[in-house]
Amino acid sequence: MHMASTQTSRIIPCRHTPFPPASAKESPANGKGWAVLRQVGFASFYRHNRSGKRFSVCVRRSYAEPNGLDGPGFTKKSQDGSSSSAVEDYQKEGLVLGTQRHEGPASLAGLHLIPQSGDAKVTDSYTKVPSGQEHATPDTEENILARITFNIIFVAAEVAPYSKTGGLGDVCGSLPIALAARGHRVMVVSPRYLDGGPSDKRFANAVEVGCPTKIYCFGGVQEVSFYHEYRGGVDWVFVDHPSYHRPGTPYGDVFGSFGDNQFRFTLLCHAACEAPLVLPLGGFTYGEKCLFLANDWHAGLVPVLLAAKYRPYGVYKDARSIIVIHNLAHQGVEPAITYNNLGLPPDWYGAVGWVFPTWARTHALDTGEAVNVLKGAIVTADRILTVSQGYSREITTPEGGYGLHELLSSRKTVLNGITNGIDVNDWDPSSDPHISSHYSLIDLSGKVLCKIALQKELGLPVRSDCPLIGFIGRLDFQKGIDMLLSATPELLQDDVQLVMLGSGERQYEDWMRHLESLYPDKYRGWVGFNVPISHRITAGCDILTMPSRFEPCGLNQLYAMRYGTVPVVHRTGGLRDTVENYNPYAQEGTGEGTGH
Ligand SMILES: Nc1ncnc2c1ncn2[C@@H]1O[C@H](COP(=O)(O)OP(=O)(O)O[C@H]2O[C@H](CO)[C@@H](O)[C@H](O)[C@H]2O)[C@@H](O)[C@H]1O
Repeated sequence: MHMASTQTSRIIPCRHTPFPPASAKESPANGKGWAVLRQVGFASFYRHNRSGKRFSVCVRRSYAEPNGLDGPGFTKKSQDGSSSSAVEDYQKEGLVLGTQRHEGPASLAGLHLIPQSGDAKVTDSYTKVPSGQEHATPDTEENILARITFNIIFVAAEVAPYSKTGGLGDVCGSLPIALAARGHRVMVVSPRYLDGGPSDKRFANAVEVGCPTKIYCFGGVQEVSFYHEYRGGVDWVFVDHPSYHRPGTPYGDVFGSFGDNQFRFTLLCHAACEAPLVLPLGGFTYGEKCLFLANDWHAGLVPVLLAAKYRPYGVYKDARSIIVIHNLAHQGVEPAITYNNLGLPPDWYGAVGWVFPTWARTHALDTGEAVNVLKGAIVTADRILTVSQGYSREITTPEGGYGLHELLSSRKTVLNGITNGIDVNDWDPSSDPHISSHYSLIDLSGKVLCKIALQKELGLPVRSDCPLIGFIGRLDFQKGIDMLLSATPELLQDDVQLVMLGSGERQYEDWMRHLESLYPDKYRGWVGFNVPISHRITAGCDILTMPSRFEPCGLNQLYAMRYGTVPVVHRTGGLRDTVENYNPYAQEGTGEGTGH
């Protein structure tokens, strides 16, 4: 009884701008100000809110069908065989999830979980204000967004400043704080990495919550515990397990990737699904009405678990999930036989099962069958998000889709991109503690002092007139590092200096050391991961180069633009979206643009 009534109450109100889309047709059948907008996958209906604006409401069929919604008209059959409009029934039974949309078919700006009873039903959530104050604030988009709050659960393999190897850590360390400042209740779940060294201090303020939790996977039972720190308005939750205690990065060490990463991140995902249910943070659990933001494949099992392990038993029925793709090149692929390790029901193999194309198989008897965690997330998440709009388009092409382009194309209606932001406090040339002189974009005089200080620190000739070019990043095929290294001898024919900071593939680290020995007066290759140096390079260089083969968003070009450093980038993904090519002839010859 309870299950049936909740399943039919999944209505997603969304606001489209501009109204009405050309395809909208008024439907005489539905009455009450509703009109059928679209009926593929989601059915959308128009209605009027109290202020007379038109909103659209989407009914998700997959939830509706078990209760008798049977066709494009969404007619619901009652037990006595009579039919009624599904919308009318939903109006009676209440709304659960509201979405706020920008222009375009799949651009989701927000979600709102709405009580299932009372006056909130059917009425779009944006207009719900305390009684008697209905007209206190106008329904501007800003006001509407300010009133929508969620329980948001970030799940990520790395979170700065606790753990970071690249941009994933940056985003998952700063975006939660920005969302909490907007009034959302935000929890971040990540592993508690310890290596016995000084970096363990980063977790010093996280205290054990005391909710040991059993996780059934890999043919046995594992116990994890949770540590918690409340900082910046965010609940930082760290999953503790012996497999997170070892030297190296979150993913591997000098010998390569850890062989048990599937195990370590399976644990993370199970623990992240339990955390909102069991952890009494600030006295209260987050409960079931959550919006999960699963970041990259490491968190990709979260939407699969919600669909396969929880919802069939009535848990998390009102939760929603978004898989955020920061890098499609990594998908969490393991042999098909490892499926039984994941703690999923046997009949859910199809969600994560993956078959490689013939050309990618290793021998004649190789069937190409594999388990692909990111693929599982793509087919089970409510929304798919990438970190720039350009990248969201690129991943639907054979060149950018890493084998998943057809699947992603088939999910285009729920695929979108939102360009990453940056932490403007952490990256601020007027207060950056890592740089020698502070400056602002209005007064750049401190920048030249930063350049001189950097040249001194690197042992390069101190010359303010010589262009200083920088590179910061993981030494990885993605970053076009091989192209930059092979072009370096030619580049250094000119009167320029080049400094590169990075760690990653051994061959590139050796290549950087070799170039430094060949060009001691012009080139420095800093092998390692060093955050203060990355700030000093960003401030001290004239140009920051990013020759990435593909770049889902890229953060260094954003930091560079904030520090008055000209980004010179490959026109791809987020780089293309964020760097405006300089045109010296624009604005009556004064020029326009931010980079090249
Ligand atoms: N050796 C080193 N020492 C110090 N700091 C270093 C460093 N190497 C890298 N960093 C820092 O790590 C971050 C890297 O950011 P990128 O956006 O280039 O990330 P990455 O490719 O890892 O992330 C993926 O996720 C991010 C976030 O969504 C996307 O922007 C990106 O396109 C996608 O590939 C920057 O803060 C950079 O300064």
